[in-house]
Amino acid sequence: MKGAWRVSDIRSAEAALMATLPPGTLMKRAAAGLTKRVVSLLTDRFGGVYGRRVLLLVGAGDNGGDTLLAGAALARRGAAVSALRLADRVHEEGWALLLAAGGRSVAAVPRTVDVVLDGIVGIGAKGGLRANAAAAVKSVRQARAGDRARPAVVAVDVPSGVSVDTGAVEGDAVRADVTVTFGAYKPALLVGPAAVHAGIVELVDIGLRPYLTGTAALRVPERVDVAAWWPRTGPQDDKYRRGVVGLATGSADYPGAAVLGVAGALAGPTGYVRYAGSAAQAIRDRFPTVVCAERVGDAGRVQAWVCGSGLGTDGRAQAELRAVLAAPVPVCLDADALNLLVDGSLAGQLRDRRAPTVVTPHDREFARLAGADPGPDRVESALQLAARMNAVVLLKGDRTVVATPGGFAYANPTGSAALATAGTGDVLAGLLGSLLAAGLAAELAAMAAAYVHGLAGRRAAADGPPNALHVAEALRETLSNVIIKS
Ligand SMILES: NC(=O)C1=CN([C@@H]2O[C@H](COP(=O)(O)OP(=O)(O)OC[C@H]3O[C@@H](n4cnc5c(N)ncnc54)[C@H](OP(=O)(O)O)[C@@H]3O)[C@@H](O)[C@H]2O)[C@@H](O)CC1
Ligand SMILES: Nc1ncnc2c1ncn2[C@@H]1O[C@H](COP(=O)(O)OP(=O)(O)O)[C@@H](O)[C@H]1O
Repeated sequence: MKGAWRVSDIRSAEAALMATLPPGTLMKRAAAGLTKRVVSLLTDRFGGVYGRRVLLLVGAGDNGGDTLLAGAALARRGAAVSALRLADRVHEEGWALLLAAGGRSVAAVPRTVDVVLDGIVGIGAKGGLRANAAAAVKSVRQARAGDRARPAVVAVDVPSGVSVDTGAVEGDAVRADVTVTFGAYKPALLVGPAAVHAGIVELVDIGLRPYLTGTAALRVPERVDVAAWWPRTGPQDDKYRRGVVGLATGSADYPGAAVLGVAGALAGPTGYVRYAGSAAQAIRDRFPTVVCAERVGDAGRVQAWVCGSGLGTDGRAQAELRAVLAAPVPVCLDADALNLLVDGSLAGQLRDRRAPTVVTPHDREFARLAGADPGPDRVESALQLAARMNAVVLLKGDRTVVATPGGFAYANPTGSAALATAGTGDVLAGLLGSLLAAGLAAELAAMAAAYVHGLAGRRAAADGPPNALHVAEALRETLSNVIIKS
């Protein structure tokens, strides 16, 4: 699992590590990692470094220093390196090294440039890009490389212009193809709109990890984590032991939401799926293995409930939600179940629950529940709502965030815009419910479901624009690749 750390934690770790090393060591390590990545990029795209045009965008701080040191190393390998100073003062030693290696100072972005190194600002950034930096970034977008395509942009540590601790992007910011980051991931590389600006993120180990003593601000699971969490079937299992998931979803008006949720649940690890609601006939027709009832109270025992998608908000829906909340098992609340929570009449019942609750709002549902939009700091907003509701919050989006009442946050790296189509949230809720019923801890169930759902969206999109049923159908193959073959 990747952990992302706040700037203050990185600064403390850096100070502790630097105290053990000769001055300048960390910058040399950072620059060496950066140089290596730029060399491989130039070699892959142009066949080598010699004669390639490299532009350095150089700001006032150590981020500019890293960039100048890497530029000097590239110049020594025969690259034509030019540097555009965007501050009155720049890292003096780095500047001298660059000039000594044959690099030159330029007053504007050249028209032809193969690779741009963004060393305007790193973790010391305050606010958005300043006017001269923003103008340079704009000119870079108009430049062309030797092969007439766009120059490659490599961000040094973080793309300049993003908010490092939150992932917000308020104004103009560098759009990188690759970000070479030092010592630790930063939240902006993994969450929020900034993550898109970062492109492919590569971490250079500079020896910082043992000195990072606080809690990671954010964790990002990898495939091996999800594979390890996923409940497996053993020889002692039967259909009940694998867990029974119940869905109280859909209605006469919205039977489709029930169908999609059940399709998601059937792809999960449980051995048995029950359905309770007025879309029972639609479920029986489509899924002969699902056992149906009209009401939650008549459905029989389950190890987790999913409630809300397409349920409606009438008296019957409210009674069903109350029955679900009263069950001493984990529940996943989505869509109309969230709308039913907004007036606060169920707040007490929700807070008093002993078994875990997961809520899965998109931004508009979040705004109704929390009283305000998630805003630029999606992780902090999700954490606050999780604490207030005593529930795991899965805040949907391009990088879905999962936050726990205990203050842990995760971001899902597999999101795909292909999922921005009606009903995919219902599929997600069903899958998540199945993981809860199989006994996975609520936050891991939420993360694992989002991870696999994102991959299924990508898989489904490979055959053409998918709808939610395609995403549900893609879950099985995705699980076979990710979970079973791992
Ligand atoms: N931490 C580590 O472990 C390691 C860190 N390393 C590297 O150091 C970097 C951090 O360096 P840093 O502290 O010097 O800050 P940095 O990001 O260069 O910017 C500060 C300068 O920028 C300016 N400035 C501020 N805001 C601005 C804006 N919006 N737009 C434009 N300019 C703005 C501000 O100038 P002023 O406001 O004074 O004009 C200030 O002088 C880090 O990201 C990594 O690359 C590695 O070498 C080794 C290990
Ligand atoms: N632009 C996007 N990029 C990636 N994922 C997205 C995007 N837009 C929506 N999604 C995902 O699609 C799903 C939509 O869920 P939701 O809004 O509840 O849909 P519905 O209620 O129609 O089922 C969520 O998993 C969300 O994270």
